[in-house]
Amino acid sequence: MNPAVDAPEQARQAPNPPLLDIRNLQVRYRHNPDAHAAVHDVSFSLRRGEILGLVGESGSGKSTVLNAVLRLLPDGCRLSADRLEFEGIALAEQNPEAMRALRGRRMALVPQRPMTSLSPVIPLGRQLRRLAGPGIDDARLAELLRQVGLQAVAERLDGYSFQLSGGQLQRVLITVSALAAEPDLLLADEPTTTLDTTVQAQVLRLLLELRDRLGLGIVLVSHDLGVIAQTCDRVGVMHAGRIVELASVKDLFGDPQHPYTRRLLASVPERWERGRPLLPDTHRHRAPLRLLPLSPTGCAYLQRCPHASERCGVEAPELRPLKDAQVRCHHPGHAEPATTGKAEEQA
Ligand SMILES: Nc1ncnc2c1ncn2[C@@H]1O[C@H](COP(=O)(O)OP(=O)(O)OP(=O)(O)O)[C@@H](O)[C@H]1O
Repeated sequence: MNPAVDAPEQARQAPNPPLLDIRNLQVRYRHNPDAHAAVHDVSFSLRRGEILGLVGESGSGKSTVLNAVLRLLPDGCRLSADRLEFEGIALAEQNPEAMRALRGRRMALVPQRPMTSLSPVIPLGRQLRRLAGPGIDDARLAELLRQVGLQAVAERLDGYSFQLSGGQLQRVLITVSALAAEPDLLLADEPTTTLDTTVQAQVLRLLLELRDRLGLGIVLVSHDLGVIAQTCDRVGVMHAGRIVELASVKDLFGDPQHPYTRRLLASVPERWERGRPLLPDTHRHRAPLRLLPLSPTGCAYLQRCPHASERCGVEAPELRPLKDAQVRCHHPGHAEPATTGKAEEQA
């Protein structure tokens, strides 16, 4: 059976599948197979026209999820999933040729560092034509760039990438990936990290405009809760390779349920009050938690959690529905500990 031939057939057989459907995704890097999986039991789906944010601290597995979808994980990496489907196409079953055909055409990646994505010695137009695919010449490229307000770049396609600012280059890459190739799914990995706030806003506006115009589904990875709040419909909060909370932007920011989500929100500088610790639960609650039985089968957030119980030490919580969200916690919805917290009272 040739998966490259069978992919469209699989898609036809699945009636109105979500654009992206992921169930129980696990990824383990080769260099350390006995350690915790880099991604563990990640499940979410994405509809057309929807923007899903993935947020979490460095190393929580956000980029690994995107690379698993694109099948761009390094050799020897172990990937398994109960389901890893793009429009009903089982991605894990596609051969490299079929994946190459999907990437860049139907699924596009917006890179974190636009400057390193293009060569500084090859004219911009030539590189963008290659990225955009067959049938796109300089005139069409210039037209697309003008459509999103990048007139100056449209007139300089014979120039070089280093002649553009980081923000211009990121908008050029997003425009060419989305408008020229017309993918169905855009995976954006920290697309605004290297940009200042004004330029960041331009890039986010462009993403929203393209979503509205083309009905793209977008997965947006970001450390920045402000970016997530301005752009996304739903958010998955990642910790230690797991999604610990999956909720609408409104619910997540208005009524966070997982202690880690609460900690993330509390660490946003705008919410920081003078005299209040930036990460309230990291140090304050360490002393009583040492009394808990530690077990590799327990909750991955145990050591840092102000609400951890004996159960959390022995039984890993599953992602379960709670109100309109899904939460991976035995004790969801606890209020943020007061400045004189449990740790101090018990110490
Ligand atoms: N190529 C690799 N080989 C081995 N381990 C890796 C590799 N890439 C990532 N990891 C490990 O996998 C885990 C998840 O990394 P990942 O880059 O997905 O996290 P992230 O949330 O995207 O982090 P960041 O926000 O810093 O990009 C980390 O422990 C990381 O060290």
